[in-house]
Amino acid sequence: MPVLLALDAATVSRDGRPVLSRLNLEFSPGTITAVTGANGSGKSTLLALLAGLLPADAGTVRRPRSLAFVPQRSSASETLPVTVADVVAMGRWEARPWGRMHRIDRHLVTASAQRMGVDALRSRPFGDLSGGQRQRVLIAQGLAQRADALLLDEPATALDDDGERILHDVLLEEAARGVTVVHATHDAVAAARADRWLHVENGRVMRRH
Ligand SMILES: Nc1ncnc2c1ncn2[C@@H]1O[C@H](COP(=O)(O)OP(=O)(O)OP(=O)(O)O)[C@@H](O)[C@H]1O
Repeated sequence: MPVLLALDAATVSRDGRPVLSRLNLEFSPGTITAVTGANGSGKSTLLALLAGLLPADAGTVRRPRSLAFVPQRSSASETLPVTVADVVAMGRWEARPWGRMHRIDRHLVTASAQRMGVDALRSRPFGDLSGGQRQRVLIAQGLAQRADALLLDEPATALDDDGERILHDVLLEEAARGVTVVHATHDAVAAARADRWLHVENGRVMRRH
């Protein structure tokens, strides 16, 4: 399998302090990697580094042509007057930087919202939703991107049992399509089910399986 997402001796800092040092990691297409670790250990930092939201102080990051990042929460969408449909449709912006959505884009937006069980909420203001509903919408936005890599920062945190089941199936479906999936989680059961389980501790990333 070709490796499209990888870190080569990558170091990343926050507020001038290194959080993760000299990481060498490869993420293969069609696989699911789970990342665990205590609060503040550096899971979000690792995902932000992979997604290109934080620069590497040293080393390099290799990324596929397209990458979707699902944040823990989106404060911008919470304060802007946008509907659920708008937020999911933002997932198509990178593919359509000059505007008009085509039929395929509208299909992907609807299909992603349906997959996450939020299609009935499409006209509601995003800021009015519950935490779990928002999380489902942000995951739908990530799915709508149809990117080569899907990175999710603790996507299950606010989900109910039904949402967790959907998420589990969705990650399997995406990996089966050849997507490189990486998700941070506090759920050891979910981590154990992944193809690979990485654990972040004391600035290092260890492989659990
Ligand atoms: N915006 C920020 N500015 C400065 N330092 C930060 C910022 N975000 C995180 N940090 C620091 O980076 C380190 C790693 O934090 P990170 O958010 O990556 O941890 P995490 O494993 O994702 O934690 P959690 O389980 O609580 O989400 C911590 O020491 C934290 O204080």
